[in-house]
Amino acid sequence: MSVRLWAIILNTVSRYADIALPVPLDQTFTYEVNGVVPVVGARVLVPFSGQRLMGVVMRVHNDAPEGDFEVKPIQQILDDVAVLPDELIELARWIAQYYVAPLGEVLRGMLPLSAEVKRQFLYRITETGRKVLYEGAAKGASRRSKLSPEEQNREYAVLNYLESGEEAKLSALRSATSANKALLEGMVRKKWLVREAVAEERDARRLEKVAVLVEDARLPKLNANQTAILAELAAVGGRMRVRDLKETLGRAGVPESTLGTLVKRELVRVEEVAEAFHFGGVGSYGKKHAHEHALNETQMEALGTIAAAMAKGGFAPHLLYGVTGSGKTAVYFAAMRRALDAGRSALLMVPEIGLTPAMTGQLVAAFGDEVALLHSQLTPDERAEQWHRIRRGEARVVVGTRSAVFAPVRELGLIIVDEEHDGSYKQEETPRYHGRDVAVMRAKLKDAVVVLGSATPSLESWSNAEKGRYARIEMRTRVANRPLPAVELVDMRDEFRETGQEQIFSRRLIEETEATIARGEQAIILLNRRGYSFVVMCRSCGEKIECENCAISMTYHKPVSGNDAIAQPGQRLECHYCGFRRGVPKECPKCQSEHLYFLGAGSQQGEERLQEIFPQARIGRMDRDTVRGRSDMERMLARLHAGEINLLVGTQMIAKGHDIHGVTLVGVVGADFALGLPDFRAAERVFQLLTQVSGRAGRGELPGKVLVQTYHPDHYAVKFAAGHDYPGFVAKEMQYRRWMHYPPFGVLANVVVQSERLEEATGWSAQLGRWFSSTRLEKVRVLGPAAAPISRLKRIYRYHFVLKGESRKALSEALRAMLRFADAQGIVRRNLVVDVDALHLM
Ligand SMILES: Nc1ncnc2c1ncn2[C@@H]1O[C@H](COP(=O)(O)OP(=O)(O)OP(=O)(O)O)[C@@H](O)[C@H]1O
Ligand SMILES: [Zn+2]
Repeated sequence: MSVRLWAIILNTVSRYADIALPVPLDQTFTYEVNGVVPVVGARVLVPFSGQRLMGVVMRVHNDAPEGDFEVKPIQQILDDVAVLPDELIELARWIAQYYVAPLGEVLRGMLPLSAEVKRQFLYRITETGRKVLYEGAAKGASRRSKLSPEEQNREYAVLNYLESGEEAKLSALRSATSANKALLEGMVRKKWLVREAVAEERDARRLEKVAVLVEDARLPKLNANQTAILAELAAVGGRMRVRDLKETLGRAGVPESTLGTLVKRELVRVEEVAEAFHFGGVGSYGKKHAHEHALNETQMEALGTIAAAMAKGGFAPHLLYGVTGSGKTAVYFAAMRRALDAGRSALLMVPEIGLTPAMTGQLVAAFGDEVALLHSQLTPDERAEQWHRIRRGEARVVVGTRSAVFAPVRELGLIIVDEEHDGSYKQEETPRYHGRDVAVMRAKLKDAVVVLGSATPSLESWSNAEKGRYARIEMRTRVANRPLPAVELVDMRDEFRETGQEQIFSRRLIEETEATIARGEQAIILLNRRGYSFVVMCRSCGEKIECENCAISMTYHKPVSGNDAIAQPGQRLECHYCGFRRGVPKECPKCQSEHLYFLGAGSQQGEERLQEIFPQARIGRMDRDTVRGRSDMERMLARLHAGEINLLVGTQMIAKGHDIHGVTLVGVVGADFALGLPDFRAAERVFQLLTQVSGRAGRGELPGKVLVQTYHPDHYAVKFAAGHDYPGFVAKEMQYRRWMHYPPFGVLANVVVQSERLEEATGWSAQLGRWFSSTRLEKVRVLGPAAAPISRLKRIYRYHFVLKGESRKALSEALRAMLRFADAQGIVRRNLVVDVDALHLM
């Protein structure tokens, strides 16, 4: 008998399937097979506490579940082949284990296919509902009801419509009875109706419209709106998604119909492209692309090491430590090309695609339609489409942010993690995985080569290299013998003594900026807080105005005058954690004094001051208020590359991998503020930020200079950054970590106990605290409970524990034991956040 037939027979006898569901419970759930046996790795729909959920089949078997409960049948099988390859299921199991996360929640993050399953609500009448209908018909509208007679009539219309007992869709009810969702939900609460959520599969493929500037078109007379569109398109290299373009136009007040006019006049054409795939314009600006340079000796050596590992085969992790401007990108591209030539695929991970559009442009130029992009700005449809292209093997170069590590790449040969130190690789919700570490694990499961690249490697990766777990590749010089910029520290305590004034910008920085602009060069200034002032304080009682939902100072945003291309709301206080906004009070909410004052300069204030000091400068600002998406970023970078902006102020966004050759001066304002935060990674973060932002200077023909304004000129993070001395910094920082048993010495987890009710948060954390102190945990030290540094966030009170383990195994076991105890005590799992390898203890 053939193997296949056997498989069919064996399958037909399987009566049960274990399904991983996206719920915060550390287990799979057993369902009865309903006719066809699903394959492991397929998606199914199953009933789960009144809803239909999509889950992934983990096992099919014949072991009747123990215990006294009804095993429900699977409702629908969505795939007849495994939607996730074995390799990814194995990776999911590892993540669930390592990060102490529910498997179903891990799998949900791996499957970007929600677009294919549309949720629908179905309503059905209940017995109670029928009774109400008949009684109501006899008595008429009730005066005791809180609802108006019209609303009551609408309710009867709904009951009437559903009387036959058949289910009806929300949309059908809405058009038949003009009931809205709120009314129907009210009826569900009264138990007149039941609601069921169902999922329907649909086709994810979709075309997207892209506006393309028609080249060589003769320009007739244009009105201002038409010119605005053409300028917008030209600024981003001639192509833009119609969707993005419309959004930008909307903000600038240009009517959408103008685009139609331009199409009619054959100045713009609209193309349909199969997916989010129309870059290519950005990134060149007359410079050579990374892949067009002949590699220099250092780059060749780095490539040689990676290529040799690929040729040899097998798992081979590398740390590529290359200073800013050493030409790492060209090495990545060359290595990816080698992988393709060997018939394998390559995955390139980047922190945030929107922030480095140049990278995407260069990739498309180098690899054409072999590239697939995965990032957070894709719509669900686009993401699903990219996912399928990768799965079918049509796209062998995959570029994406954190979750791209789950791309169903075939024949994976190489993974590159660019800026491996970047905090955005850590997911700050369940499953709280670190994309870089998962990348290493994925390479291991697949016998692939992985390269972690950075000018400021994380201490974890550096330590792995020191221990010989990762091979280290170094690129210690910039390309073309360009020097690293000279860094000068400006002691702001002296500045205050000498000038008697608290100023945002020191005299040195003003002087150098002026000279830079006068020479026709460009300057960028980092002011790492957005908004105008980040503290509003009362002079009489000392109270700071805090967010209503969070224990966080509110930031003052000034209204924007003039017709800024990006319309901004008016004067307000805003919480940067939960987004809560309020007007600016006239008096202190606590003591009613009128003497409120505004402290701490953000980027908005920085820009205003620079405008006063340098009225002639062409100033641009880059922060979350002015750059919301990729197209904003592209436009801003295009203006920088073209020299249209010669003075840029912004938050850490300006420090991210940009390669703008005209920038010769970098100023840093207030970045050492973060040294005072209660976080063991504070020094590392400040060092990284200073080094990365300094690295933006002097990347072209002319050498660069950096001025760092600081109140901590003697702090080692500041001093080593000024000396471009990464090894020196690491040596010192490692000492501190060793003393304090912080990573990379031992392993760490942060456990947050949270609740909207203060007494629950305190009660539960006390309960867990008692359990920790009465339980002998091997090789794990527990700190806490303590109020979390941010003690209230989005209306939720937060207490926390920090667990430091001598080994991974000891830490995992302690966490699991704690969760079992919490479960037995009735502490709901959602109220406990377990963050393994936490980046923040805030
Ligand atoms: N062999 C080469 N000769 C000359 N220029 C080169 C060479 N290789 C790369 N470049 C150019 O050097 C510049 C810096 O390269 P790249 O952006 O890759 O640096 P990087 O190492 O990624 O730096 P960072 O860490 O700051 O992002 C780019 O403009 C790139 O085009
Ligand atoms: Zn808030």
